[in-house]
Amino acid sequence: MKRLRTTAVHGGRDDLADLGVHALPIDLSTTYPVPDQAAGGRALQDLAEGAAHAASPVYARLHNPTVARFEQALAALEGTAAAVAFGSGMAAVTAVVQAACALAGKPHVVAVRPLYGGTDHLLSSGLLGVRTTYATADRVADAITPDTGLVVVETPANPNLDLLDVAAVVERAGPVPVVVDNTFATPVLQNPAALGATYVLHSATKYLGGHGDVLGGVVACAEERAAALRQVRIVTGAVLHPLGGYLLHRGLATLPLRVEAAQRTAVELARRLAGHPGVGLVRHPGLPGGDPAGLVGTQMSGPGAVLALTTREDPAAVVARLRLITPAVSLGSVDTLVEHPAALTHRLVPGADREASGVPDSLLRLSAGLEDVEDLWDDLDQALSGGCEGNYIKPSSSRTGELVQTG
Ligand code: MET
Repeated sequence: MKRLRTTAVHGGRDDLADLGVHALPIDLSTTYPVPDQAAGGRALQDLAEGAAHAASPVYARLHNPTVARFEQALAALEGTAAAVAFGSGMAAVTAVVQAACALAGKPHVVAVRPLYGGTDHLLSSGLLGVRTTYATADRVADAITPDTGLVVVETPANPNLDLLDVAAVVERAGPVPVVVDNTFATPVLQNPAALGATYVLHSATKYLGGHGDVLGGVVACAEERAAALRQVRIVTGAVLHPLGGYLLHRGLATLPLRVEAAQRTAVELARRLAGHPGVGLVRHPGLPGGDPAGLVGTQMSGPGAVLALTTREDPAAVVARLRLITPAVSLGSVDTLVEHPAALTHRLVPGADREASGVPDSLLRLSAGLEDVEDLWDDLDQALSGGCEGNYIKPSSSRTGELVQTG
């Protein structure tokens, strides 16, 4: 078992030297010549029953070697036997619910808010034929019924950075499988499977890809669970495109470096924001009070690179004044992204439910990128200071040496 940074670079590449190639091969085939019809049929049967691979991939909806390489690498990072990739994070959530609830004949879900708004909406909508009970993390056991197929949690939570104790939730869930959305932490900071989670889910679009140019989802789990997820993926066609598999696999190599650098920036921005007169409260697990249960340093190796804040002024007005930071949903990209959850990512969650789960309408979410922290601070400071530059000497060419007062 190699260390994290080594696994990030070498995972899923064991056979490249034998193939005589250095970069990851991309297989764009939609169909594959079968040796003969009977052998092709056996391969199709194996894959349809959930096998990780077969004598022939048969058809790209059943299996793709480029995507399988990414899955192998991600599983190694999460410490699971297998992983199954999907065309988006929401496709991954859907497949987990279908496998744990529909396939198992248990149509009840227990979920802890807040969750990413899309997940919340999917679970609340009834679209997948499940009914959902929302519970606080300490009341999960009370919410479980004989037909509960799945417990859904996310830590750190999107968008307010609430943390929950995964091992404690797993214990309260008893025999019911628990899915942990690990998108914010990434395998660099947290391995929920080691804490007993059945499924570890990522919107791969975020940190795993890391450059804002690939949409995907992935679930790390035991082989038996992966087989059911593959069955669902084949039947529903929720596949990841091989070019996406390639980009996500390439992204893994720099994942530890990107997460560590962005995290350092988030820690510094959170500290400065907490003292800014234009800011109400700041949520980040690295701040005093941001981790009441003491999970950073135990469950998580670091506080992560996403933070949230409330502003004294209309949050939309503050965002509109930003010049460097990108006003966009998503997170985990090389550039710093900011968005207003009540307007965007969590728009489909009823306002009262958002408020009750610690997501006020005034909250902004910020995902630290890889820019120089001083440039990010300059941008935030001027936006939070009503468009006037803050109380600092801004060392730009147009304002060299000029002390600009807060408006
Ligand atoms: C369309 S909302 C964007 C999705 C993404 N999961 C986010 O939290 O930013």
